[in-house]
Amino acid sequence: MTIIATQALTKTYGGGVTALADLTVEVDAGVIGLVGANGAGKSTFIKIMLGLIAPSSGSLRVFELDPVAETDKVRARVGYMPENDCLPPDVSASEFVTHVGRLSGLPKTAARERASEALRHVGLYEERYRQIGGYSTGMKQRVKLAQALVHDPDLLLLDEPTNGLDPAGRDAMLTLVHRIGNEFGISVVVCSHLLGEVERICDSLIAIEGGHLLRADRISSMTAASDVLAVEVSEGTDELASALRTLGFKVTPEGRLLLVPLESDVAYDRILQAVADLDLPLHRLDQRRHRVAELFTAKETADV
Ligand SMILES: Nc1ncnc2c1ncn2[C@@H]1O[C@H](COP(=O)(O)OP(=O)(O)OP(=O)(O)O)[C@@H](O)[C@H]1O
Repeated sequence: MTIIATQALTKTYGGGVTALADLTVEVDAGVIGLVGANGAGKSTFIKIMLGLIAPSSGSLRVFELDPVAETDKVRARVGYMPENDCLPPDVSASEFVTHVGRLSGLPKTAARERASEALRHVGLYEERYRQIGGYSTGMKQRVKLAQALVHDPDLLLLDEPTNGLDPAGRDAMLTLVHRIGNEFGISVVVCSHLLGEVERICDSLIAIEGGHLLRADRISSMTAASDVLAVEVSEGTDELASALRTLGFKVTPEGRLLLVPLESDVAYDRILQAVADLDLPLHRLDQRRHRVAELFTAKETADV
């Protein structure tokens, strides 16, 4: 089921910065990573989905709704966890999340119950009556997640949810996001400049670079088998490389591996035969998988 669809979506800010350029994409339900380096246009995309800013041209629909014309309907179905710290320090998590529930239109008792439930889901149930000002960064991030969940949305938009967290905190947050997406059946868009993080927990990725769409696809398709064979023999690597070159293969050594492009249907059998002819102990022979990082240019990969 398509939950987000854009058509030539473009956003130009005053001053002439084009944050999103002609972006056309359809996104299915699931846990979706929105990745790109700092300044790629991720937050702009999220703000348009929430109806906080309007596109300069093109269109965007969330659950077939227009966030500009049908803002309330969109916000009723979407939860938002902003990137920056935005929590009042002098109220408890319970009070704050209840308040957000009330803002979403929940009656008093229901808001209190839903707040407790959301705080339990994020692992803050025991601590919910403490003032937020005394919380660690990881706990504050989880309060932001709980307030996004309180009105029982169908879609969560998380802007850099692991920001400011140490490695253990990052792991815990990613596990939580993955669990929310998979156990609660809520779709999640996780916005991050850290490709490795989102790759771990997402079903699909939208990769953007300088406001342009690089690719939107399921992770499994992005990491499909490539047409390069990795061959490893326990000994005689150089001997095998020259034998394969004599047979006309382009061989690239990489550590203990030889990488050989599979340019024809018979290439695989010929490589195997070459190993057998030299009587070398074959350790590994498998087709390389594409890596998601290949999407980005060398400069961009250094940033993500
Ligand atoms: N209100 C604004 N006015 C002018 N330019 C803006 C505004 N907001 C964002 N930009 C610019 O638009 C581009 C995209 O910004 P955006 O915040 O969407 O990127 P991002 O991928 O979310 O980056 P980050 O991870 O740093 O938040 C950047 O060049 C940014 O400087």
